[in-house]
Amino acid sequence: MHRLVLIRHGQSDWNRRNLFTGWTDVPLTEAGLAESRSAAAALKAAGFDLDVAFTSVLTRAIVTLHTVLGELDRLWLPVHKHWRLNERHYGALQGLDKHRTAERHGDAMVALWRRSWDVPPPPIDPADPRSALDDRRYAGLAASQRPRGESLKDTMERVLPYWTESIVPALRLGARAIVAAHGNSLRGLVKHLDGVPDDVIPQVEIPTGRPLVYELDTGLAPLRRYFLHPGGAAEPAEWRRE
Ligand SMILES: O=C(O)[C@@H](CO)OP(=O)(O)O
Repeated sequence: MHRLVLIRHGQSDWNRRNLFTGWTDVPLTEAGLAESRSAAAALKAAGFDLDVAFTSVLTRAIVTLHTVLGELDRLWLPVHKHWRLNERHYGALQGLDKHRTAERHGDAMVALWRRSWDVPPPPIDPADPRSALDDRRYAGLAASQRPRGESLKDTMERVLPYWTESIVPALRLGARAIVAAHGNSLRGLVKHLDGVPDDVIPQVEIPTGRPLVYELDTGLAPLRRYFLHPGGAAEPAEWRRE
């Protein structure tokens, strides 16, 4: 059996301020740091150990991961960072207030932008500083890899090559892996792992700073999935039509 821990970063400053974030690099709040420490306590209480870690190139995921590894006395583990694990690029919505955007465009439109399978947000001009695309960390990306605004489908399509080429080989070697990433890059991975139907994926929500554990068979098909609570209690994770 293979074991994989997915963790969405703890609360960020823009989660707290209810702003569309995407590729904007924002810090964790004190509450987000506390969530990260609680996630480590949950892993410790449930007797987890880890061999390798993967994260995005966004500070909120990296700091969450380092906090977890620090609490577990595992800061020495190999950590692999890749832009493909980044949050979905939120296009021209980045930096806007979610509530005000809903007042302007309607709740239904905003729900589609936020949770639908294949409706992308309005595109952003790559020259707009809000796009974050001129950041040095993205200098190696080809023009075709620079998103102007991604749907969940687009996000999943760019996460999957990294999953297949980097995370799967580590799991196959028997490594116990943790992936620290984001609400939507993780929703994409969950959709892939569990074959979640397109019309069910809008209901999948991954809370900040709570480990989501997958137990996978030798072919990497999920046997069990559960959220770990502080104290080590497991809550089955179920994705279904409401
Ligand atoms: O703003 C974002 O980048 C994401 C994650 O916080 O928000 P949403 O819940 O709208 O996908």
